[in-house]
Amino acid sequence: MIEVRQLVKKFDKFEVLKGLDLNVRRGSIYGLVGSNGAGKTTLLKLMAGVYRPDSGSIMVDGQPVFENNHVKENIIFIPDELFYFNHYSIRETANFFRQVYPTWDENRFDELFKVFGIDVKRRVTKLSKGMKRQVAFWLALSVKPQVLILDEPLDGLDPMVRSKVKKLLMADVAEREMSIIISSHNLRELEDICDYMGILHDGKIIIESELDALKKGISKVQTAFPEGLPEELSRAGNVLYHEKRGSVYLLIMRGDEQDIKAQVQKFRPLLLDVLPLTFEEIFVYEMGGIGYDIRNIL
Ligand SMILES: Nc1ncnc2c1ncn2[C@@H]1O[C@H](COP(=O)(O)OP(=O)(O)OP(=O)(O)O)[C@@H](O)[C@H]1O
Repeated sequence: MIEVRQLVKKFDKFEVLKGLDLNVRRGSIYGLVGSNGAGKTTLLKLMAGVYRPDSGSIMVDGQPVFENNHVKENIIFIPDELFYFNHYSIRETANFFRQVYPTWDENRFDELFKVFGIDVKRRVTKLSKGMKRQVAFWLALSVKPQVLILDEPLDGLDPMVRSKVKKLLMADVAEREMSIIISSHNLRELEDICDYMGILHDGKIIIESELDALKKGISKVQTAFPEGLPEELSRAGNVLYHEKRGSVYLLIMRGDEQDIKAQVQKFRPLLLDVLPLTFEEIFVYEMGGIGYDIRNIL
């Protein structure tokens, strides 16, 4: 549904995005991760039509986003730094949204009051950081957009509100097939709600995968042998990383869990545990593969 092809974005001569490709399916939640300064906010602003691409394309249902009001009416972007008109109450801000977005649903806005419960007469700029963020979700979900773009969205929300917002997002994805692209440094949180993940590094998406597939394809193996790690095993093509911890070896191996077990069993281990990696570990490992030091983290 959203197709990004060969996207290039420069600030002066500094090329932030260097021919990036990305796909977000209808009715899915895509988690975008990457280190500080990798270009996530830049990418999200391009996808929201805020920036013009230097080259390449961003298509939503086959239509380009930039300067295309028809497409942009169906996209809501919640940036990391929220903007509200200075003197507007929540009600007045909602009225503004109603004028701008044809899909605005007044009943939904009223229903969501039960969830957020903030007096609509209050001035938005006078609210706390977390409350401003709640208003952003309240307004966004009342538009019923096809695409919701979220930059570090849950920062500043208390745990109860976080959980409510996540449920609302997932309900809209399931019921209306809304697509969400969400950037965050909180990998644990992304793991809970996303079904696709992309890692942005050096101006490109270096890994894009369904989260389940990503997790199934890689495991952490704890094993021990009477005479040390057999060389044949340590050199196997699917052993991505190994280290010794006391008398136990830790291996990161690609492949199906059963195949990994069979492969290690051949060397008659004294101990063999095959454990799934958390998304955080996968991320750290994959980043390790491109130059980040993982030894202290796994
Ligand atoms: N308007 C701008 N003008 C010049 N350079 C910019 C601009 N916006 C971003 N950059 C640069 O582009 C690079 C990517 O920035 P961006 O904010 O997209 O990264 P990010 O992945 O969102 O980072 P973080 O995780 O720290 O929020 C950075 O080097 C930043 O300094």
